[in-house]
Amino acid sequence: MALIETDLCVIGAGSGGLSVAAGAVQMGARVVLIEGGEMGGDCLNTGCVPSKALLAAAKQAHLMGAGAKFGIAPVEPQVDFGAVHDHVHGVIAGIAPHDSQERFEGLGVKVLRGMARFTGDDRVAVEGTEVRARRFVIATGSRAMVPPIDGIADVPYLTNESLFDLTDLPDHLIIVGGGPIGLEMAQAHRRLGAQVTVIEAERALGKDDPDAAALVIERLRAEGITLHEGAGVTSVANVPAGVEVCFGEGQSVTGSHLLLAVGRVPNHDRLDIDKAGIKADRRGIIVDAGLRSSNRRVYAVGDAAGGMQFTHVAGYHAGIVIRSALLGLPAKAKTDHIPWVTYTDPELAQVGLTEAQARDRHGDRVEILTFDYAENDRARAERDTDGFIKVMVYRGRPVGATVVGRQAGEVIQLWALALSAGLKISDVAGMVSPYPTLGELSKRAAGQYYTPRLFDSPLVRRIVQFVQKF
Ligand SMILES: Cc1cc2nc3c(=O)[nH]c(=O)nc-3n(C[C@H](O)[C@H](O)[C@H](O)COP(=O)(O)OP(=O)(O)OC[C@H]3O[C@@H](n4cnc5c(N)ncnc54)[C@H](O)[C@@H]3O)c2cc1C
Ligand SMILES: NC(=O)c1ccc[n+]([C@@H]2O[C@H](COP(=O)([O-])OP(=O)(O)OC[C@H]3O[C@@H](n4cnc5c(N)ncnc54)[C@H](O)[C@@H]3O)[C@@H](O)[C@H]2O)c1
Repeated sequence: MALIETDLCVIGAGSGGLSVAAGAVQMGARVVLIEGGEMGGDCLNTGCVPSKALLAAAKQAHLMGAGAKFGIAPVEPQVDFGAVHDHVHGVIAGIAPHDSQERFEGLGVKVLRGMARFTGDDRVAVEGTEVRARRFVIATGSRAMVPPIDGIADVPYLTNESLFDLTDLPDHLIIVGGGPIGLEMAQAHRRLGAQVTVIEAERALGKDDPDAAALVIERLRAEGITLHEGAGVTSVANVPAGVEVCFGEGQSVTGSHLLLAVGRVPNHDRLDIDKAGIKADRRGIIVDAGLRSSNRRVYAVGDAAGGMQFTHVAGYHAGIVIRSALLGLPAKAKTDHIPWVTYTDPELAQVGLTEAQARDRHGDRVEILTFDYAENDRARAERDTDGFIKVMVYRGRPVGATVVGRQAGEVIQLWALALSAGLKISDVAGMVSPYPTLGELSKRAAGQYYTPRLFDSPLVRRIVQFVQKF
């Protein structure tokens, strides 16, 4: 068996692994990167990129029928789903060179292709090569969970790994799970012309603010999506018309295709981690705040680390590991300032605490500032006024923000900065925001903090009247 000795061995070339490898090699470390599937991982090949490209095509189709409010006659879109498929894969192909083996080899990374397995606490084996390293980073991501539903082994089902390979639009797509994957894909397929049913065991978008989630759900229903909440799927079976799904209290629905979107399982089960003394639970590798596992030379990042599952979190983790493993500096991963966005229309964005979490933590001392899209002139001009911003403030500083509405993912950026930099609400209120932009929503929400303090205050009135006398 060939032997490679190196400073850092990164397992998995997805969002997390690529960021660690690129950063480490450019800072002078010897880096080996091992990838068992496609370079770029889930986000590029079967996650963020294809899902957002499909949503973009669906939005285009939707807008063709939505011109009446501007005085433009609606047009029935003619969807060529094969061409939509090609668009989605064209977007992937356009980004792929950035994540490619060639680019990483050009940076000086030794790239090995194959599934890695630990063979000791300082070594892994891959396709006839043994890699010994001072430090390892497990960045092996996650895969779609297949829930233990009666009959699931006997029916054809789609996951994010197969969904984007379809070249024909499903007649009726049944989606199990009303999380971000379920709802984004529900709206994309509905707008492209499919009948769509979503079945959610608890509450759709259950990790988000319920008022904001309700607005998204209302829009999805208005667009013709059937959404059942509080209804777990009990069994599935093949029937002549496709797949029959039984759920809730004796309800059932038959569709042409079934998509599973009920969460993820980490990929560490394929790594022989016990041979390296690395502990894990069902969420992922167990790590400390510095992302170190029970084997001190091994770190875990991204979905493999068992926390929030987002590409930007994997990238953030990469920075923590580089700081710690390469520079020997203390570094801790925090979650309070991590934003997330569900890219439905309207978009739903969150950073920090939701209203319920802020009230739980700070009781009556938390102040909730809200401002509606309906009061924003840009939203009015664009006739897209459903939505609101809600900011949770504790002792003069924002501790969370929720935005639902047009481009919520852009509007939340300012609050992501405010939370990570520890800004005061006065910093946001004092910003000059260009008119007319959706960004003004943030300034106006922050301004609400001062409304009762300035405009409803007898003391302020008395001071103003006193000053005016002179
Ligand atoms: C449909 C969908 C849409 C999403 N949309 C978004 C979004 O809009 N925004 C967002 O932030 N996040 C989104 N996500 C989540 C995002 O894709 C993940 O959080 C992100 O890809 C995690 O990065 P990672 O590096 O941890 O894992 P991955 O990107 O999955 O990379 C892991 C890599 O490790 C490889 N691997 C696994 N085991 C081994 C082994 N033993 N040896 C060698 N290689 C191995 C895999 O082949 C893979 O390439 C979405 C996910 C899905 C499924
Ligand atoms: N826009 C984004 O950033 C984005 C988009 C897609 C995915 N992601 C990431 O991928 C992760 C996985 O997404 P997801 O939507 O698969 O998972 P999720 O865990 O967020 O949602 C899964 C949903 O399925 C439901 N469910 C579970 N078992 C069920 C059953 N038997 N019957 C009916 N419903 C059932 C759950 O109650 C839950 O609401 C997300 O948590 C997120 O981190 C992010």
